[in-house]
Amino acid sequence: MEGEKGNDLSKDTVSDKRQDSKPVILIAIPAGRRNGTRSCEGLIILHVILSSSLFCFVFLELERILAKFGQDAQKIEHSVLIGCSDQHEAWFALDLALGNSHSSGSLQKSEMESELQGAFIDLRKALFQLNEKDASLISTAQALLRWHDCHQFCGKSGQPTQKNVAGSKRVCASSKMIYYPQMSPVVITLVSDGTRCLLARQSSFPKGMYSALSGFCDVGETVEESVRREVAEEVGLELDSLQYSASQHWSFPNSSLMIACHAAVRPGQTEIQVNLQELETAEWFSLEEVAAALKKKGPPASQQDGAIPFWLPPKMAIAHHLIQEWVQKQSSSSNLA
Ligand SMILES: NC(=O)C1=CN([C@@H]2O[C@H](COP(=O)(O)OP(=O)(O)OC[C@H]3O[C@@H](n4cnc5c(N)ncnc54)[C@H](OP(=O)(O)O)[C@@H]3O)[C@@H](O)[C@H]2O)C=CC1
Ligand SMILES: [Mg+2]
Repeated sequence: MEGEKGNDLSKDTVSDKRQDSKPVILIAIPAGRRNGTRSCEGLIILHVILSSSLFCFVFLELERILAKFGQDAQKIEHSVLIGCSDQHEAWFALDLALGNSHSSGSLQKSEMESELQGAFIDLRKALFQLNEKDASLISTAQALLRWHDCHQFCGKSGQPTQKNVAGSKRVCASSKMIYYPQMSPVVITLVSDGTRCLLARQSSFPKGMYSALSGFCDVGETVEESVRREVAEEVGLELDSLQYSASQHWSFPNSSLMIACHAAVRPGQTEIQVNLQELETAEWFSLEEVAAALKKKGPPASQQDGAIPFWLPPKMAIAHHLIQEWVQKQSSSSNLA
């Protein structure tokens, strides 16, 4: 359960142990002015349950928790705006800077877990269990909080930068430079030869999982140029046509804007040359194989010989959306034939 730095909320969220069947994610969020008698202008802690009900602890509750762990309520000023509720309450996220050891300035993970009767779980795993709205909220929170953490100083003057209240930018008083949160554009492409689609594995993927081809856009490139270059670089194919499908914010390992496309190669020009520096393997898969894999939920159990059958990224990933779209298109055109 160690985060990358071992002491922040960028990787972990809290899952509730109180009801085994209903894991709960915890992030720390400040609310804007609330209607009614329980008005608060500071932080709330938001519990997101898998059934997508929200439970909020108001400002005083978070202040009490921070105080209990020897933290100043001033910490609340580090929170960032991540969205608002249907009732127009502003939602902010706060990095609790959790630590495992007794170091000053960090809250203790295990003590926090017992105080809140929850347990920290890996954010990537949590995202795949949540509904789309809650997953997007947490993904935004993590990306923004990490961006602020990595932009504490001005690249020009070397002086500290200051966050604005919402957390939408940081400013250097010395150089007057303004820094805005950034995303890297990434193209993800499902290549088809008309009857099959091309899926690949990076060595870092979980065992047996295949996905569409992906890659960061280079400075100066259009999306179309990036797609053609990435496909040529990774599998040596020249594309005949391509079509935009959808996009997604992806917070791993850093904030990316995933731009998903379908692409086609000319019939007969299907021989692939896998770039082994980028990919472990790439293969053409038939409609039947892909449709069967889409029906499986999560990684399949390993076979008797220890091999793991081929499986696809989970629903939350835009790769899943692309593959599903391709299966639907292929199925409807084969029904028409
Ligand atoms: N949501 C989804 O369904 C999917 C999301 N993804 C995401 O897409 C992203 C890109 O995919 P991937 O195929 O690995 O990309 P690439 O094929 O571009 O390969 C990654 C390499 O590109 C270089 N690179 C260039 N620009 C950047 C940048 N801005 N940030 C980081 N590395 C950069 C790095 O090389 P060097 O180390 O030499 O500097 C890095 O190792 C990943 O973050 C991945 O998580 C991928 C597939 C599915
Ligand atoms: Mg790639």
